[in-house]
Amino acid sequence: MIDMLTIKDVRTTYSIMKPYMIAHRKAYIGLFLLLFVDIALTLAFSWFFGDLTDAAIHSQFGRMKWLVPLGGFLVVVSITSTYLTTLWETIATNGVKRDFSADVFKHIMQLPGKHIDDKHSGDLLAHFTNDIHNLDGIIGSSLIHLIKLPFIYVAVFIYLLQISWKLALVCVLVAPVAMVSGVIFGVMLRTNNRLIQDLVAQMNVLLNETFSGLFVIRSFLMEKFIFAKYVSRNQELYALELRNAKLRGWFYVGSQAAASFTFLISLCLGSYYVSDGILTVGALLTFINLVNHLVYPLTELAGQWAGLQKSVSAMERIFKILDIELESVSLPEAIPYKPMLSSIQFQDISFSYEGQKPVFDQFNLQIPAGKVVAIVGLSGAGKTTLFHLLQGFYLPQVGTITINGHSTASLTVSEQRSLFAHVSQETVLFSGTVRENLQLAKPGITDVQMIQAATVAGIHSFITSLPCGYDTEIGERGSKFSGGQRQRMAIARALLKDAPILLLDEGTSALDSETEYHVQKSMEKLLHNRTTIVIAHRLSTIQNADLIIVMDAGKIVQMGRHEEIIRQDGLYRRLYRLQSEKGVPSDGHSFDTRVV
Ligand SMILES: Nc1ncnc2c1ncn2[C@@H]1O[C@H](COP(=O)(O)OP(=O)(O)OP(=O)(O)O)[C@@H](O)[C@H]1O
Repeated sequence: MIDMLTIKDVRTTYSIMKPYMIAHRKAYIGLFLLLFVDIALTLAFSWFFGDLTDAAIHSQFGRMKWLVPLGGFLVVVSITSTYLTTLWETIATNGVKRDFSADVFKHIMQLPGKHIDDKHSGDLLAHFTNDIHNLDGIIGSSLIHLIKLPFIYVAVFIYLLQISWKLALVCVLVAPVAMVSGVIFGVMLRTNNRLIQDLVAQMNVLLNETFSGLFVIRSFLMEKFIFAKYVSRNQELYALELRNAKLRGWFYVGSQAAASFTFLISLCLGSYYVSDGILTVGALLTFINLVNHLVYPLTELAGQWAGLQKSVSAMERIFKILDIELESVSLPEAIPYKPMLSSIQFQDISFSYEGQKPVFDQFNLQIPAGKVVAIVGLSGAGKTTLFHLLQGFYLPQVGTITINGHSTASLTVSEQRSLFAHVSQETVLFSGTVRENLQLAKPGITDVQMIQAATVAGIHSFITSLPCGYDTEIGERGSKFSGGQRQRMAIARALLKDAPILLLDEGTSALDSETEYHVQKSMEKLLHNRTTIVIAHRLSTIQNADLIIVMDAGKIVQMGRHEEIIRQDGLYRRLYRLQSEKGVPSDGHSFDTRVV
């Protein structure tokens, strides 16, 4: 049962890897041909030893004269073959790995949002640091050996039959024992390897989380707990590796025993045949030289099979990802839009995250073109989810989102995402320079545009105060910047994207009141010719918005301008009063964003 499954898995694996291997067919064909050269060399060398010995014993100098250069020729062929095998194996294996890992990477970039939620970044990382390296077993040396071993077995057996059929048949008796033990150990090794791969992936998750959250760990004094967790996983890995080594150890002991037993039989029986004149000394030498090839292909076959199984189980983990349907056919790219005013409509939207209770049920909302619309509401009301749906990170189960009368379902991912510039709750910057981070907003951004956006976002003077200005490295995820500086970088990046719709999710929450005021003032003129949707917790910042939408548990409970809804006895007034009492500024620095 287990083996049937294995063969099916191997077949699936090869059907997926086939196009990659075909792309490197020249190297594979070369390796396949060299395989026969290798078999021929094995037989030729054994024959050479035997024949040279017999020629020496019988003082046949004439024969020795042409045997010696022939030996030299065999050595040259052997060296060339070894060199080419190494070279072509590297070309084939690394070529396939390069292409396959690029495709896996591309696939992950295009996974739909709901599948990204299930995957841990450490787990995804393990596919590249661990799983793909295990490919060797199915595309490299294991594959070549698996093909070679049956050929060499048959070739050697036929050759040995010709030397002494009795001796060859006696030696072949060991075959069933070697094969059965090989298969049993192969299955045991596969199970163990699966456990090792899963554990390595879990350890990657732990390491990833630890190193990205070192300060939180320190603040909560979690060092001992995390360390103990790591030590325990490490110990588990050690135990599994040890079990693996023992299995392999027993497996090699078995193969060694079978090989020594066969060697002894052929030596003892062969010596008897020599003394009886049935075999020459040279023929016995040739036989003894070759007899190991009757044992090792059988045990090795199982060993290579185990290597292949290790690769197959690593690939199974990757295939689970490759099986997921993608949200776009190719990698999305920015499409430049001419300045335009875009209206947005949510029509009868029902949406829930995978396996969660609905966030929206029959939700309707009309956002007029060119206005500043603010969304407020309690935590978990669904504000950020609206942004996710707008950008197509998640698709509604029911209903339509239309932008300027076009359903988003009719837009490509590139078209849809190019419509929006988004400043999210959590600012993500990438390692690299300030310039690189800003320029990734859109291809072809000039220095002048970059400085203009940074000035509007209130970060230009800080950037110029850095040691290398715009060429300063910002550290991993922008770790050398403060929260407010990171947010201003995100605002500058969004402005540089120059999209028709600006989405600000708590876009200025990390700024102090004064900076927030200046940033908002500078942004006012940029908001012309754009539709802006702001999610804000600080109600002071949205008093001048054209429309305020108040949401509660996925429903719109109030809608209108500040002056209108503050008069109503509702959630907005409650929130507003609460913030005023708490001392959150409710007047003064307001977001004057009306389009005039
Ligand atoms: N990726 C996700 N998977 C599952 N559930 C989610 C996911 N993101 C949000 N939710 C749930 O959906 C609901 C709406 O979340 P959302 O982030 O849209 O709220 P919000 O109004 O933006 O809240 P906040 O003001 O706290 O940011 C919440 O109950 C939340 O737990």
